[in-house]
Amino acid sequence: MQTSGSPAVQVRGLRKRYGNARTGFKDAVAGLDLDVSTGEIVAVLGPNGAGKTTTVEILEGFRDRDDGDVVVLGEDPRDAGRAWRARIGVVMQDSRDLSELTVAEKVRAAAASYPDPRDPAEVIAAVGLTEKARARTRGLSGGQRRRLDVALGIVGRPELLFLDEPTTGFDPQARRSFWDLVTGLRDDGTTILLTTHYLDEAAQLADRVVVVRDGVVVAEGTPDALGGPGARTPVVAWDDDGVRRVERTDRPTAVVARLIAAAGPDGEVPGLSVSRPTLEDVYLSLIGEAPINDEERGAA
Ligand SMILES: Nc1ncnc2c1ncn2[C@@H]1O[C@H](COP(=O)(O)OP(=O)(O)OP(=O)(O)O)[C@@H](O)[C@H]1O
Repeated sequence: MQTSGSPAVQVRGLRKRYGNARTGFKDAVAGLDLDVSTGEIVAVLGPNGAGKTTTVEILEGFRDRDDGDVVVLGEDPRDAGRAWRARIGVVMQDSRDLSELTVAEKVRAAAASYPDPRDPAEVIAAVGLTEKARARTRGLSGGQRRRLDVALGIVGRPELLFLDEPTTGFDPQARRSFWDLVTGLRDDGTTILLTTHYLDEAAQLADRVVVVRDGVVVAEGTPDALGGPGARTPVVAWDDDGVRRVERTDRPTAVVARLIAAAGPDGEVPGLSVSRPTLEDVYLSLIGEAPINDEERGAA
């Protein structure tokens, strides 16, 4: 077990290119640096095709790389053996499990292959599958199968857990229970590297968020600080003779007071709103997409 604060993952200059001379080449990962400290939850965000899964699969030892230095739990995944693999847990993006085995049989079989596994029944309960423990896995719903994937990923008591879009297909209640589970794992000392498209999930779980675009990291920080100090500056918006006006300001009260003073006799400012950009707004501007309510966010 590594001590808190030491690096669990260290990546420098990672490169991965797909394709060939006939079909053309694609730099899926194009010089990516990443650090994850022991005990941390890091969320990797990025649009489809940004290179997240490729990066994670290289860190898991499932994919070759073209260049760069990668150290995961003190070893290069390319050369690491069974003992190293027993220290990591993996929940991959695609569940391909269509087995005749029951949930309990699958989890027990997985537990048997680790030196210090968690109790299978407790793990099944933790992912909310107790009622399905005797069901064949091929009959599970998509969300239930995903929960089984999570059970299989954590039953070996991993020091480092990779979760690639773990809550895809979960209903809102299952997602909340999953967040509690992940927070509990972190409290037990598990380091977690998570990829997700859900900004609320990243805001809820992550100590640090890393944004990847076109195979490189374009921003990183705590969920509250991502994008730099100006990224969360409040926005005052109002209608001025049918024209939408926006002002980004650290003193929204003063702006509103000015607008009220300049308003008509009833003191009403048409269409007035004051808002603070969310993590989603900051993320969208970092990846070069206009925030959803761009008009209101103005110069974001
Ligand atoms: N096996 C492969 N062969 C060829 N190209 C691939 C392969 N796997 C991924 N790619 C390409 O590499 C790029 C990065 O893909 P990757 O799956 O790593 O992105 P991602 O950020 O995980 O995307 P998503 O959010 O959609 O899961 C994409 O352009 C993808 O089409």
